[in-house]
Formats: sequence, C-alpha cells, structure tokens
Amino acid sequence: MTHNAIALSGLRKTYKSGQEALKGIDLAVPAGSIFGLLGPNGAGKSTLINILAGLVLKTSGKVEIWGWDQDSNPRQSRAAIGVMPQELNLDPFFSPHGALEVQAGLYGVPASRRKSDEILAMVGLTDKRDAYARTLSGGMRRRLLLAKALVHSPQVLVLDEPTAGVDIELRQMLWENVRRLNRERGMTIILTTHYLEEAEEMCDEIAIINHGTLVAQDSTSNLLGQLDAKTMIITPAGGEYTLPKADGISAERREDGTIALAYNARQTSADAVLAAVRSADITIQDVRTEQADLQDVFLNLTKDG
Ligand SMILES: Nc1ncnc2c1ncn2[C@@H]1O[C@H](COP(=O)(O)OP(=O)(O)OP(=O)(O)O)[C@@H](O)[C@H]1O
Repeated sequence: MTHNAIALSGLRKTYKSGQEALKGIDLAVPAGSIFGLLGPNGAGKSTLINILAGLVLKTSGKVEIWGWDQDSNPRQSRAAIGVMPQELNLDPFFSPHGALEVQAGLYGVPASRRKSDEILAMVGLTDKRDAYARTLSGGMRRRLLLAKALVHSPQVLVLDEPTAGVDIELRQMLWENVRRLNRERGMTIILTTHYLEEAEEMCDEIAIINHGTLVAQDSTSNLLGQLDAKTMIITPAGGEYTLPKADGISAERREDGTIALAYNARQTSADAVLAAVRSADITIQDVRTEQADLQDVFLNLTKDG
C-alpha cells in the first residue's frame, strides 16, 4: 500500500502582520518520492517548510508527517522529519562532530545508535571533524547542515534551497547523497529550488504554489506534458526556400540555418506540420522537436492576471 509521507489539509498561515502566506493548502507527498516544491519568491514555500519543521505555528488546518498528526503526536511527527534549512546558522563554538552529537541528544538518539562519524564521512567532512564551525567555509557549513538533518534517521528529509549559490562540486555531492538516501533507505525527499532544470531532473513529483495557493501537483512528466505548445525544428537540405505557410503553424528562420515551426499539438498534428514543409519544397535533412520544459509550465501556471 502506498502511503503519504506528508499529508496537509486546509493548511493556512496568516502572520501577525495580516499577511496570508498560506491560504488553505491540500497536499500529499507520496512516501519514497523525491518531491519538488516550487513557486516564485514570496509564494509561501518557506512558510510551509517551517511549519513542517515545527518552526512556524500554523493558523489552521491539519499536518500529518509519516502518519503522525502534528497536534496530537508532536514528538513522533517531529522525529519523522529532518530539515536542512536555507540559512547557514550554526553554533560557532561546536565542531562538526560536536554539533552532531548535540543534535542527536536533542532528538534522544542513544549514544550506542549515533552515527556521527559515518554521517560526517557521507557529507565529506571527516577531515573537519574537530574544527570549529566558525572556521568552516560556506560550502562546509551546508554539508554540516545536511549532516545535522540526518542524525535521527528521519523518514522524510526536507531541503530548503539546498543548492542556492553553491559550486558544482558541492551540488553534485548533495544530489548524489540525496539520490542514495532515497534509493537505498527509501527516504522521502522534499526540496525547494529556484533551479527548474534541477527540479525537472531530480523530482518524481512536483507541486507549484503561488500566492499561498497550490496551483499544480502532478508527476514531473505529466506536468511537462500538459503544455500543448510544441516546436518542430527542421534542418533544410540546402538551397533557396520560402518559409512554409499553413493555418496553425508559425514558421521562422533561426540564425543557425534551421526552421522553427511552432504549433499547438492539440489543434495541429506533427504530420500536418511536415506536410506544410514538404509543400514548400523543402528537403528535410534533419528534424527534431523541442519539448516544453518546466520553466514554460511554471511560467504558465504562475503568471498573474
Ligand atoms: N515572519 C513573517 N512575518 C510576516 N510575513 C511573513 C513572515 N515570513 C514570511 N512572510 C510573508 O509571507 C509570504 C510568504 O513568504 P515565504 O517566505 O513563505 O515565501 P517563499 O515562497 O519561501 O519565498 P522565497 O522563495 O523568496 O523564499 C510573503 O509575502 C512574506 O513576505
């Protein structure tokens, strides 16, 4: 039976300022998935994550983490989730090893079950085990924040903008670890990111929020498939030609010598596009199509007005 790692219903948050950050969110994150939470700046992603992490109190609605209701089973629901926050806030006086031990203590992990050294090795911090946190670089701090989120072996790992401003090496380390935790331990991963290619590549499922409202939740492939705008790119074999003309097709020459034919897949078939090309006496040397990417879907769903 599939169950949900996270289930939210009617989740609302109104800050004291009167700002309605979440306006009634219903969201289910399937257990075992890598789930992307996307939205423009100010959409409410951090508010949602901070509610999951227990850092912000919801105004109303229901939050279940790994089946545990946050109100009636606060301890269990907290134990089921680990959060790697966006801000690099670390106690400057603890070494990485010390910080993990303190965190393990906070979560009541008995000494015999602690895996601080194993976790430090996983995030590549073994040689900084006993260094002061204040001497760690920004990238190392991020590694340590990931390590801290893992000390109590949570079923659900939340990463808030984990790769914002990090270098390629660290990004690869993060994604390798995330994939491994997901694959080998079945850990459910929820991440927010501004890099849509990253979400497209990493996530099985994606939710998009805008102005505190959920505007889409679907598998990544379904979301990508929902846009009907397609472009066929033809490389002509050579010679002079005039651009194909047909209803529902708009053709343009690109600088690289190809012809781009934009059409709506719901109204015009690929066959009709090819027929228009042939009737313009163009010999086709090569043909490919450009799919909509997540950026297109995202902009389509979050455009205002
Ligand atoms: N502590 C707070 N008090 C009052 N308003 C807040 C507070 N935190 C966030 N907000 C407001 O709530 C709304 C949602 O903010 P939130 O930080 O959750 O968005 P976000 O999607 O995480 O944005 P970003 O991508 O920029 O981090 C915004 O209008 C923001 O100004």
